[in-house]
Amino acid sequence: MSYAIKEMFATLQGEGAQTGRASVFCRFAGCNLWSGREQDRVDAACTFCDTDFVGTDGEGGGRFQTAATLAHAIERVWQAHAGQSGPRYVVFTGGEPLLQMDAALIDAVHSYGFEIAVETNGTIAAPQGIDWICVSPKGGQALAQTHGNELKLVFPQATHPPENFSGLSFSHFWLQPMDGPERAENTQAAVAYCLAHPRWRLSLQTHKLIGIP
Ligand SMILES: C[S@@+](CC[C@H](N)C(=O)[O-])C[C@H]1O[C@@H](n2cnc3c(N)ncnc32)[C@H](O)[C@@H]1O
Ligand SMILES: Nc1nc2[nH]cc(C(=O)O)c2c(=O)[nH]1
Ligand code: SF4
Ligand SMILES: [Mg+2]
Repeated sequence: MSYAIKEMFATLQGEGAQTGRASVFCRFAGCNLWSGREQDRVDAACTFCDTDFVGTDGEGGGRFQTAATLAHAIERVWQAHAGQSGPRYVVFTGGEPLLQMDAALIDAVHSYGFEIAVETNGTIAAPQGIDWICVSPKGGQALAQTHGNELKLVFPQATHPPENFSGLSFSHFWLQPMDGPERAENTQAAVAYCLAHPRWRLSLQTHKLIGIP
């Protein structure tokens, strides 16, 4: 199968337990919870998305016909920044990466020595072989992926209180303040929740704070 990629770039992971880690970000086009068009946002299952994932026209984007060609492109982005240095790390995000990720891609990227992370809304079960799974539940949607490395809940979401997730099988539980016009209030509310519920920790979108992609 072919893969539709919005953009691909090197940066530091800005969120969650891998914050600060050198990464290639590979952003898939398309999502199952929003079309990506502003006029559809109010009626979407996920209404607060901070990302443009429509089309394949971003930096390093395109349509890749095979897993091998996409893996090679990821390898070239890594090489351009880190050369032969490791550990190599790629974050598949989107859009919703689990609409397109498959065994062929996972194998091809592993063959270049990458650890593979995914950022997913959790509505589609992950294929075998992903090394770091971050699930971020959205807008009352049921979870198909109920275990992983970290659960990162954008906060607050009326339909999705943290209590609904704290019993699931994850190693880290994060509250990430919802960005938008109420980011400051949402951050204070997340701080208060974490203070009262120590299983949860605060995840700031550090890349936005320092102005990197
Ligand atoms: C753009 S999403 C793409 C991956 C996947 N579709 C998902 O929702 O997890 C990447 C990360 O950004 C988070 N995110 C999206 N919009 C946000 C916002 N307005 N404020 C804070 N985090 C946000 C998501 O929850 C997710 O953890
Ligand atoms: N630096 C950086 N870290 C991120 N962590 C998750 C992101 C995403 O959009 O999936 C993201 C992103 O867009 N940039
Ligand atoms: S599920 Fe993820 S990519 Fe899709 S609209 Fe929501 S935040 Fe954006
Ligand atoms: Mg982002």
